[in-house]
Amino acid sequence: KGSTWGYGEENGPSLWHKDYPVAQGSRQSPIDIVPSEASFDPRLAPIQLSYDQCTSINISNNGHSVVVEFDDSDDRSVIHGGALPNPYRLRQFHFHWGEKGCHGSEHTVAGKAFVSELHLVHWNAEKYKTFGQAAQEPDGLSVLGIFLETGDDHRWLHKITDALYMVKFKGSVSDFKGFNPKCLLPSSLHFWTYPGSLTTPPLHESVIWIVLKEPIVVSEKQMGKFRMLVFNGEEEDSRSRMENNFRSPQPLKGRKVLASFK
Ligand SMILES: NS(=O)(=O)/N=C1/NCCO1
Ligand SMILES: [Zn+2]
Repeated sequence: KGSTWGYGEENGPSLWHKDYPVAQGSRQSPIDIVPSEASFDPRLAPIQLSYDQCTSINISNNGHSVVVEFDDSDDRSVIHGGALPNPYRLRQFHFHWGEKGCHGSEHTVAGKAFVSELHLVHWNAEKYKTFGQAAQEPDGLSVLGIFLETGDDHRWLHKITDALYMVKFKGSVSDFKGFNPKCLLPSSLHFWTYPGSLTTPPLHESVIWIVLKEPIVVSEKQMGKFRMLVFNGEEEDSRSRMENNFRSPQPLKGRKVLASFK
C-alpha cells in the first residue's frame, strides 16, 4: 500500500515532494520570519477572535499530531482582521513540537526556533462551501500560529495535556467539549502575516498565515506529556514516540511579510 507521509527517515519532509510536487512551490510554509525585513502596514486590521460561542467536539491523534476539532457548521467561532477579506471559521487546532529540550516550532523568528507551535486552522466559509474545497483555493484558509516557549506551567494547557493519555495511539478519538482556545492566547495580538501553504501534505498553497509575535509560556513537564503520544496505531508493531513533527522553514521566493506593529 502507498507509503504515507510522516516525519521519519523514510517518509519525512525532504521526501514529500515526490508525492506532493507543490512542496517545491512558490508559496510554501513555514518560513523564517525576519522582523527587520517585515514591513509595518498600518492598514492591517487588528486580529479579532470571536470564539465565545465556539463548540469543541473532540480531541484525536491523527498519526501526525493531536487535533481538537470544532463544530464549523455555522459562524459561531471566527477570526477576522489582519489581511483577511472577511471572517474565517475555526475548524481545528493542533500542535507541532520537538524532542526534550529541543526546538519544535515550524516558523522561526530571525533563525530562532521555539519549543512548539500551536496552529488554529480557519476556513473561508463565506466564499467556499466546504473546508476541503477552501483548502484548494489561494484565499481559502487562514492559520493562526502561536509560539510556545518553556517556563512556568500554563494555567489552562492542563485541560489538553490531561486528555492526551486518551489519544496515545493514531486513530484514537475522545470527547472534548467546552474548550475555548482563547485561553491559549498571549497578551499581545501583534502579528506578522504572509501568503503561504499547509505545512503538512497535501501542502496546498491556500493559507493566509497570521503568526503572533508573543509566545505563550508552558512548562517542560507539560510539553513532556505531548511526547508520550505515539505516531503508530495501537495494533502496529512499530512503536515511535510522537515528536519532531515539524517541517523546517521554506524559501521565501520573493514574498513580503507584513507586520501589524512597529
Ligand atoms: N500545519 S497546518 O499548515 O495547519 N496543516 C494543516 N493540515 C490540515 C489542517 O492544517
Ligand atoms: Zn500545523
